[in-house]
Amino acid sequence: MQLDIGNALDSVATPGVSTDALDRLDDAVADAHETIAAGMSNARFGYASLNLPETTSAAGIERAVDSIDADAVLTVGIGGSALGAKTITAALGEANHFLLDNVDPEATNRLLDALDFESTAINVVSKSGTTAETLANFLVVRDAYEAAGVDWTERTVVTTGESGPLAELAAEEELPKLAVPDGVPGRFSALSAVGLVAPAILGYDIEAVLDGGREARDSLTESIDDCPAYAYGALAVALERRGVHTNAFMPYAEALEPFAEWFAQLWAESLGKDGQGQTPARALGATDQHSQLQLYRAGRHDTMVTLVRPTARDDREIPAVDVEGLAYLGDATLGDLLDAEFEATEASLAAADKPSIRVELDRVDEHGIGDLLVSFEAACIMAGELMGVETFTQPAVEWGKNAARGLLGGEETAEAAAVRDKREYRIE
Ligand SMILES: O=P(O)(O)OC[C@H]1O[C@H](O)[C@H](O)[C@@H](O)[C@@H]1O
Repeated sequence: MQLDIGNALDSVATPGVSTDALDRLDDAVADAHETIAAGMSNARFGYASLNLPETTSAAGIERAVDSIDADAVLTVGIGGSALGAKTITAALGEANHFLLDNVDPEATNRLLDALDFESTAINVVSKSGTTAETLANFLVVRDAYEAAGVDWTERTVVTTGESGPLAELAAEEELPKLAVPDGVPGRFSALSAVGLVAPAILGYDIEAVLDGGREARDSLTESIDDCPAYAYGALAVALERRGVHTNAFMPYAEALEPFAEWFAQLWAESLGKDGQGQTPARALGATDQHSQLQLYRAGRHDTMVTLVRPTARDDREIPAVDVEGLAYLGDATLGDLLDAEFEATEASLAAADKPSIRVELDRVDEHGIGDLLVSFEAACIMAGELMGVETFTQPAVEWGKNAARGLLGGEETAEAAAVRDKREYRIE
């Protein structure tokens, strides 16, 4: 991953970061790097995530899914237990990866009505093994396979912790079971079985994904001058301190649209703490140039735009046409047009004094997505260190989980009581 932070400097943007501030930031980054490196070598909770490119065995995952013969995969999980797999397969252009990462009955009915169960493997993922949405969806899916006379036990892989209800279900049915690695929070687990089972079943080179992750991990050095991942995290924090509370993440590649979704969870759940944290906004280039860009250029000076693009991609010529006003398209490809739009958007933000950061990867492929995932995890961990927050916990999310469980199960939790105490002021 490469970075260009020129348009986040105070000579371009308001707010922006001065070169003096960058020097001061560099000292803080060096200290934080020491903490991160020590955390990695002691495999401390959270920091162990950055070791996954080394500790995950691609061969082990491939062995576990070897008996499964499928053309499609249905992943049942939510949050960090779904978005890694979705991000990786989308980056690889896979159309046959389906997800149940919500409990909307209408969407579930539609998806299950359309699936060919015979050729679809079930990939159930839950670190805790207790998440209501995932367990409910798994029970629904099993039931649908049974109703169609298809043996789900022959095509199901479970990834979960040592114990818990999902581990028990897997043991009861003797399903292949992979572990969520120790010390790795869900949103940092893409480069483990959590994110790699689906692409492995679909026949992708998951070792190459890990390879990309290794490259990112090896590029973590103590100075932002030669570490793009840390530079991104540090710049985002410096901008947030100067009032940049929104981070609009805008890849110029459809295959990276789910990456923006994955980034949103990573950034929000890791850094939204103690009254701090940037709000991640999801955008797609060039499509959202024709909608959200109005706000990012002409709205408040509280947003940075992260512009992401591959520097190489497959391309397609735009056919020439003999119509005045369209001649300029004639010599171009769709890729040329997308690149021109990328650069035009970047310049248009700078002309409006709005900060942006350019992120480039060589190509959206196995290696590229592995690199991006680990680079942004490292960026997030660096940001968390600089902000002084507990990057690897999510107490605010747990509150809602407890409330829902209390309401459904009739348990008397404080959270469920708070839901019942809701103040009403209806307007009909
Ligand atoms: O993997 P699970 O235990 O099922 O958890 C799935 C998701 O649930 C929670 O809401 C957490 O906040 C997420 O970080 C997690 O990824």
